[in-house]
Amino acid sequence: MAVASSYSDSQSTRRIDDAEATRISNRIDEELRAEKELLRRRKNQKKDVKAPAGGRIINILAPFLDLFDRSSPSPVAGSFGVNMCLKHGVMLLGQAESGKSTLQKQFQLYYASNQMEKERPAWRPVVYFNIIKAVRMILEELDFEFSQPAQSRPPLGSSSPQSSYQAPSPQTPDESYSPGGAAAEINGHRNGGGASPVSGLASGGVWQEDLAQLRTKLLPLVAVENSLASDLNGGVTVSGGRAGVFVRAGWQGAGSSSIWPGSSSSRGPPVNDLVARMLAATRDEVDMLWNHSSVRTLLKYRKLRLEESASFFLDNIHRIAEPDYLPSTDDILNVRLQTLGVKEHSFDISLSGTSVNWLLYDVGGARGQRHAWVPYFDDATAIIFLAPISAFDQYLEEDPRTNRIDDSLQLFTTICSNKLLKNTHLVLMLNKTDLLRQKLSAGIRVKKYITSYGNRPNTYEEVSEYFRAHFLQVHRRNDISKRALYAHFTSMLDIKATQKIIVNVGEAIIRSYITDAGLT
Ligand SMILES: Nc1nc2c(ncn2[C@@H]2O[C@H](COP(=O)(O)OP(=O)(O)OP(=O)(O)O)[C@@H](O)[C@H]2O)c(=O)[nH]1
Ligand SMILES: [Mg+2]
Repeated sequence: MAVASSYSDSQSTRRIDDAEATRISNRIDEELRAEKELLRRRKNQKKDVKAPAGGRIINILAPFLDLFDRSSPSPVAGSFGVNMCLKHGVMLLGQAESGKSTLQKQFQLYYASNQMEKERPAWRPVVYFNIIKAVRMILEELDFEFSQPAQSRPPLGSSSPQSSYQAPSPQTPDESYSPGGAAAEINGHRNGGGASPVSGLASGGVWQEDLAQLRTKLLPLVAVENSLASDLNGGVTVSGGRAGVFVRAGWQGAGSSSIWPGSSSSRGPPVNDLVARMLAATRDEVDMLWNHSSVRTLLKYRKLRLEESASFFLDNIHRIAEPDYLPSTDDILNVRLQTLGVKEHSFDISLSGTSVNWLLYDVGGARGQRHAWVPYFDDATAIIFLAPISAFDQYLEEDPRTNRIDDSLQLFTTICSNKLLKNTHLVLMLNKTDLLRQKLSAGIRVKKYITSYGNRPNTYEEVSEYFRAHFLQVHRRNDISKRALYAHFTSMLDIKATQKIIVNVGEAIIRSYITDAGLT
């Protein structure tokens, strides 16, 4: 797939990307060899099943005899006379922000909703963190815009900025996209340079009066971002990217009261209460900033690029700033919390009276995180690969020259051709279809970013099918064991639709076992 040359001079970038893909693939092979012995031992431990009583070990496939054929009970199951638990490792793979952790939350919601209930209060500071980060990014962008040398055109006025503002040149529709009022990219790299329709904001370091007042009131809130992140992160701050802080996944696993030792509050550490009070005190200012016409202008012309869920949280600022705020399920699904490393989640699923233990491995998807996946490959019985097909106009945060769809295709190639994964079942989720629809209906043209798309119609049906065909082709050409590929279009924020898919995928994977074992 050819990506547009605005960010990547396609030939040279392609060579760099190919070299990178080969390097990653070689490193994976190397690590595999080195860890083979260790993996074999882990495999024996994990893929076998321990009977709860008696301590004897049986093979994972044996109980499937019993699972789908109640007329002839498994002799193995019968001999134990207890409910057995099958272990089943599912890895969620894909680039950063593809929706892996959101899918994990959907699994949790479906199979362990009580667990999610318990964790609900612990999401509160993360929601705060998402809001404060968005406010900080808005102020930073305004700071940047206002620091530009004053133009001949007057800056936006405070009372009716848009009336005094004229865009200097007609914009193509895709330069003025903003989903749900917010821009759609986390990368934070500013759009190009030179003359822009928002250059009217430039004022040689002088802020508009009303925005300056808002900033003064909001700076104390922004100042607690790092300590909040540090608290969430157990005191560890990992720097990188425009955001400056990342938060380790798994913080919520032990239940909110034990996350922060010494804190008796079920809502988290003391800083959390402080942040809640600060947010309550500044909610009007946050709202005014978010709805300020200058901010809207920056969003419209994509000079300001926030995280995808920022608009959701900022639109809900008054609800979230309530003193007794408890995150809703939608809030939890919308939260952005980058995963570092690999986080294991365990769900017990009952199928025809037999308990199946799904071990879900949720991994960090950024390039610097991918080496950590390797030790888990040998434990995986299925891979769910997530590719956000709305990302055709976005670039990797860790490599701004690489188009995100291109990266997904490369990564999928590596996964399909990886020897250690040759026996795993493969499920592809073409995710973020809701955002894809929004972008296309806002007039963003695929051709501008993916030149090979050419003059095909810019409709959801055509575009989604085009991307699907590319992923299927990658699979056809590279799949090491010619496995079946289950492909789904998904929108991870849609609870009903996603849960249907979760059930279908689970059943399909288990059926495949039966077929593989010649049990049908
Ligand atoms: N609109 C929309 N947003 C989504 C969808 N799936 C995930 N998101 C949002 O995208 C953001 C990133 O999702 P995550 O699940 O954290 O991504 P990830 O793949 O786990 O990312 P890493 O942990 O960095 O590898 C979150 O704010 C989610 O709410 C989707 O289908 N539609
Ligand atoms: Mg994640």
